[in-house]
Amino acid sequence: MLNAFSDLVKTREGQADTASEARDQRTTKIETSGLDFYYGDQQALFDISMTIPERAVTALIGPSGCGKSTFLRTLNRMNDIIEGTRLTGQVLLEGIDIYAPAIDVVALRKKVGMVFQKSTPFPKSIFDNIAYGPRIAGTSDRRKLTEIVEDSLKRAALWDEVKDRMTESAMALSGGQQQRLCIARALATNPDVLLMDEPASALDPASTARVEDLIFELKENYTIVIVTHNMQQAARVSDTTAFFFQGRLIEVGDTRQLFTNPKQKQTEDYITGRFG
Ligand SMILES: Nc1ncnc2c1ncn2[C@@H]1O[C@H](COP(=O)(O)OP(=O)(O)OP(=O)(O)O)[C@@H](O)[C@H]1O
Repeated sequence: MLNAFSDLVKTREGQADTASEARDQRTTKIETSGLDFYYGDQQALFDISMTIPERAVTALIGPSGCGKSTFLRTLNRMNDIIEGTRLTGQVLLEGIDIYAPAIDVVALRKKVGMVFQKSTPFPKSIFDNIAYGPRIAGTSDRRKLTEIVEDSLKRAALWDEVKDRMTESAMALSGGQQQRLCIARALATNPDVLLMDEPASALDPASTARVEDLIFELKENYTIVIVTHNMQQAARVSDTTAFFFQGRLIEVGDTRQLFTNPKQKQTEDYITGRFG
């Protein structure tokens, strides 16, 4: 139905088939049930129940204001820092309720890292940007930090470009490199889950392609949830897609199926460009 999806099928047919076989055996990493979310009196999410599979990419799509980012932020309690917000229902990470009183929110956000739309390097050296999280977590040994920095930059496919520039300011990197730096920074605290809020929307096509390739590689080791406005991107990188509309989850399922044979009329209208 969507051209981009046939592109995906062309370029990544083998991988997509392998991925879908693997997905059948995948375990659930995150499960939300009956999730309602409010900004003051305004309800932004209504009764969201869905599962997010481990070591796969789940894309959240839908028109502006439908609640994608709000939902994403419920997954590592990032909304807690917005005053006047309230949540009911449950978010289970590996079966544990992340909103239970006993939860250590700092530890949770280490396990469930986040990358934002606009890359946000600190005005520090490349090395210090990546070492920041591990240092806060108590690692001070220089050799250990060097190892973590190198490993994170390699995982984020940035090492070769910056290995001789570690003391230079991160602000001197290109936009695409800065975004991969932010991904490396998120990886440095050794998360299991990566939440990405439109990670490529500010990038040129070449940098977008690099970030998409990176997401594809990272899912081997990480559970990834990505918000994107770009349906072609959702079709290219994700295994599962969830379509949100006006704060409700309309449909969630296998990406290929959702884009080629949606079950709901609203999903079909959205992916065929009839609204949004
Ligand atoms: N900090 C906030 N305070 C009050 N209302 C908010 C806040 N953030 C979001 N909202 C409201 O919650 C609803 C969902 O917004 P959200 O940003 O989650 O949607 P979205 O689908 O991610 O949108 P977009 O694609 O435009 O980023 C909107 O009505 C929005 O106005």
